[in-house]
Formats: sequence, C-alpha cells, structure tokens
Amino acid sequence: MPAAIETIDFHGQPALRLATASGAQAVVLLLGAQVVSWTPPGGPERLYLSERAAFDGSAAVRGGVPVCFPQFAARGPLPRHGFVRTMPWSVETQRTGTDFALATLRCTDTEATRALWPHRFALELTVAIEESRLDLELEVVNEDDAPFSFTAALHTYLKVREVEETRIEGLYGLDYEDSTDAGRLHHDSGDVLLIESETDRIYREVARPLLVREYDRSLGINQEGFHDVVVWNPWEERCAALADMPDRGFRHMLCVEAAAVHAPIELEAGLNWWGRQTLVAL
Ligand SMILES: O=P(O)(O)OC[C@H]1O[C@H](O)[C@H](O)[C@@H](O)[C@@H]1O
Repeated sequence: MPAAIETIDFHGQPALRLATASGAQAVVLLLGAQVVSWTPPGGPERLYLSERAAFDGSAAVRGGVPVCFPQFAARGPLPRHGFVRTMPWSVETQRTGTDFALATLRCTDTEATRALWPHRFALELTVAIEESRLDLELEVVNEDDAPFSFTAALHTYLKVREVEETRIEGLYGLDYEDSTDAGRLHHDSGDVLLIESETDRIYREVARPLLVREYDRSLGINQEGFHDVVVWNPWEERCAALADMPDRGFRHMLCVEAAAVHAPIELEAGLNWWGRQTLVAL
C-alpha cells in the first residue's frame, strides 16, 4: 500500500489518518490538532490515550499530544494549558511521498480567543510520519502589530507497558522545577530517572536527546526550539481524582513534553517561532 492520508471519524470527531508504505500510522484530530495515535511499522501503539477521554470538546482529550498555547498549565490567568486544545483546527496541507505522510493543521485567533488573550496569531502544527519516526512541529506567527509573549508545549503522553519499569535517560546534570515541591529548583544528579511516585518536573535547557527505555524496547526523543522538558505522571491519588482517567491508567502513561515554560517566548510583530519534538521508536 502506498502512503495515504484519509479523513476518518474518531470517537465522533473528524480526524486524519496518515499511513506510510512501510506500515506506520498516525491519527490526528481536527479538535486541538491533537495526535491521538502513532504506531510505527510493525506496531504496537506508542501514545497513551485514556479509555475515559471525553471527545465532545468540553475538555481536552486526555492522551496523545495536546498542544498547549499560549499558556502552559496554570502559570497565568488563562484556562489551564491555554485554549487551542479545545479549538477546531483546519487542514492546511496534506502530502505523501514514497514513504512519508505529512499533514499541517492551522488555527488562528477568534473573537473568543481575543476576549481571553488580546492578540492576533496563527498556529500551525505539522505532523509527519516516516519509517519509525514521528515529527511534530509547532509554528507560532505573531499576526499582531505589537509583540506578544507565550508559553507552550507539545504535551506528549507516551504509552508504556509499566511505568515503574520505565527509565528516562539524558536528564543528568540538569536543573528542574519540581511542581510537587512548590516549584522549588532541584538539580538532577542521577544518570536515570525512575518514576516511582507522583512526578511533575520542568527540566530547563535540555539540549541532548532523551531515551525512554523499557525492558524490550526504547524510544528516542529529540527537540528543537523548545528549551524545556516536562516529565509528568500523576500517580495513584491524583490519577484517581481525574474523571477522564481510569484508576490504574497512570501505570501505562508517561508524559515527556517538549516545552517552552521557564523563559516565555517573546515574539515581535510579524515574526514567527517554531519548536519541534521528534520521537523515534527503537
Ligand atoms: O489535566 P491537564 O490540564 O491536562 O494537565 C495535566 C498536567 O500537565 C502538565 O504535565 C503539568 O506539568 C501538570 O501539572 C498537569 O497536571
């Protein structure tokens, strides 16, 4: 089968399914431009999607790769993680080649966004799959006549077999803000990060690729443009408090997010910024 892109219905939401000749697949919802599935050739699924996720637009879909913009988490006056994850995006470009499939989705400011955040902007998310790679690129254009600043993230939910048997390598020597410790700054001095309790960290100035290792497979993660990496797992209690997560869901997910949080991006009028996260199944 050659590479192809088709429009599908995914839990009642319009979505694009991208497929390559070698058997990779990804699904991206028009709601929030949220990638909700990625399967490299030969499988299995590598993104976590909660079986209790809401797909009616009343809340962000729990899982996949939510796009957070123009505010990360509750670090400002806007709704948590901004407002674009529950907005309808439009399809701008669809392209396939010998062994890749690529789609770009776009959203722009509306009267409702300007009431919350008085700026004119355009966002484009480009999703590309090729062999065992998923590339996500977020472009922000300042369409205003004055500068604005924002924080943002590609809030990737990885699917893991068992979170306690998962190791993250590559964070050694970095400073991180610990949101489970009132945002205090810590220094990571371990050669591997194990998730054994609630974890909510913003690692700063991450310039190296990361490796997420499980006993029989690994995932390489690289980013450009984004300077921070957020590592999040709600663990038992917080997970139980999330209506859209099954009680033991935290055992099978691990968020490793490409983010621009600790130093907001300042964007001059008419200019653009982009950030990218690349996942490689190994
Ligand atoms: O529940 P949400 O609004 O989707 O946020 C989910 C999580 O996102 C990020 O990873 C933050 O660091 C966490 O503090 C937050 O709980």
